[in-house]
Amino acid sequence: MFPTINFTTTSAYKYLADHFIDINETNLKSLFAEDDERFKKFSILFEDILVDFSKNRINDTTLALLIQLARECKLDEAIKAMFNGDKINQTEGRPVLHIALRNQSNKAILVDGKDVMPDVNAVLAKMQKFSNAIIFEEWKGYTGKAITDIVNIGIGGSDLGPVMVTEALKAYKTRLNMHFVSNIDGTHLAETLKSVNPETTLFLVASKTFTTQETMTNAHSAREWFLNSGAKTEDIAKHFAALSTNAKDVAAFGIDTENMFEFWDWVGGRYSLWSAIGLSISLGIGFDNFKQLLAGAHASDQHFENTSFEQNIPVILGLLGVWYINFFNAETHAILPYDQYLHRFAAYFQQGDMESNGKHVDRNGNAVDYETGPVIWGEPGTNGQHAFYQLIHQGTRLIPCDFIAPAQSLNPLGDHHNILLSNFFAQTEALMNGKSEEEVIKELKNSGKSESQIKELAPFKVFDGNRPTNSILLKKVTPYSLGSLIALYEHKIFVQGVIWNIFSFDQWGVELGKQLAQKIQPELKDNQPVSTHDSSTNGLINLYKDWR
Ligand SMILES: O=P(O)(O)OC[C@H]1O[C@@](O)(CO)[C@@H](O)[C@@H]1O
Repeated sequence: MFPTINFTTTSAYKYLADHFIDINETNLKSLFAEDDERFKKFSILFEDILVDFSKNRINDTTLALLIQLARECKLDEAIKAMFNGDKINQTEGRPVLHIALRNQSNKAILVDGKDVMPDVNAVLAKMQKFSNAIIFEEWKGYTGKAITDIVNIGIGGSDLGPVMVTEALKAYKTRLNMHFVSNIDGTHLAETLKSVNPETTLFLVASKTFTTQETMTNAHSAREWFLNSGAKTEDIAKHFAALSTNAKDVAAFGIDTENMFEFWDWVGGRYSLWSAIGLSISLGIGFDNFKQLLAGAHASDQHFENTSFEQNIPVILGLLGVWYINFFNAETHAILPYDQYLHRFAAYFQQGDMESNGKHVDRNGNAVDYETGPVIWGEPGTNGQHAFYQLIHQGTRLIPCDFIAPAQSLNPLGDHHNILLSNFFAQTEALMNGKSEEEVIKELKNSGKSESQIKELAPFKVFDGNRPTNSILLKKVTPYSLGSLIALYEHKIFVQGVIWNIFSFDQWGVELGKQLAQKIQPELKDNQPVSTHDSSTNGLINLYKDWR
């Protein structure tokens, strides 16, 4: 098993704590002024993705110490353990092998002595055959019509990845209309069913466990809608498929297991878009593009597994996050894609990052005495500039930001892309340089303000700058480059989990709320007042009963 080192006891940590005092007194503007080579030194070009981490509050010493920290935490051993299929998801006794789902090398990956690649490839072949049959109209619904609409019913990792990817790659879409239902709120399914025809709709019930209450409730309601529309039970096979690890419950639901696309317990829900859960992606963008997505991710896997830490993007991004979270006390991390198609990218990594590293117990079962996973948030640029950039620029909190943009637009329209990218470049420059009081006063003078007006206004217009950002420039958003980008972020999360000595691949924290909901649900069946909870919960439930 990989090591369980408390990073705060390492020598690197102690050096970093001392070094932090120096760095905290310098500013980015002077760090750039001192070193013409800074951009060249602190950026990495990986295929058609450039990661510029020069606008971070680091110097050569910082980077060296952070890499020493990774070494002292035996990150190399942890990476090997994952790629070897060791059961690093220790509390669930499972390997973590989303890398196998996109293992284009086909090199054997053993789980309990068995190579998983034949099964992975068999499911991919089945996904290809099924996708092509639907897309090219060979597959007919129960009235003989081709399928026009796909409704993916799933939640969490069975929804967020397919949604994010099909939105990000909408420029590559097939003729099929894609719909995603996740919330148990009846509105989500009801609004979707208004827009589809039962004769030409295929439902994908996406659930690793096939027990998630939201998904199973939505699936049963969709089945009921389908049968009430005039279809017969035997027609279900033409309009429902299942993406799951649980064949028994799939069969019990009434889905033909021939229409079941299997995946395995060594695929975490938030890492499952590469698996059968990606069938909606394959239908939405075509199987060949889905394969390109896998290929891009595989390239990042090879980069992560084989590149020295100094040039290893997930390692550098992960360590920079540790630097801000554990030394600058940053509590959140913003992901700001300057690409409207990537509008669900931050939301996807809310689960990816926060469900992986939102942990307070280390791998020895002891409560940690340091911060772990950050709050992940973000919206596309330039919209965020008109919503929350005030806080990022002039708030009291340090918010490390990842700015992401494509050099080529998928919708070239007049000067739009240059305007978008000018903002992408300007925002990180502004966050770094700020605007001094001297500059503000000069500007106010030039605008004709009086001395008293200048004295009054100046404090509000100063930008202290020195606010760190990463800039990630893609040549173009393609299935391949998106796959690479997602995988780089997945591995960044892995790096941080190792440094923080936490298990990143279980999610016990999602269980309690569900359990309590199961207890409350029966109490809502009648109008009898409840008194079994605290006064707030009793009060809320009883008012709900009065009002409904
Ligand atoms: O795919 P499924 O088994 O329906 O789980 C859905 C989601 O529910 C969880 O909250 C786990 O319960 C996420 O980890 C998971 O992605």
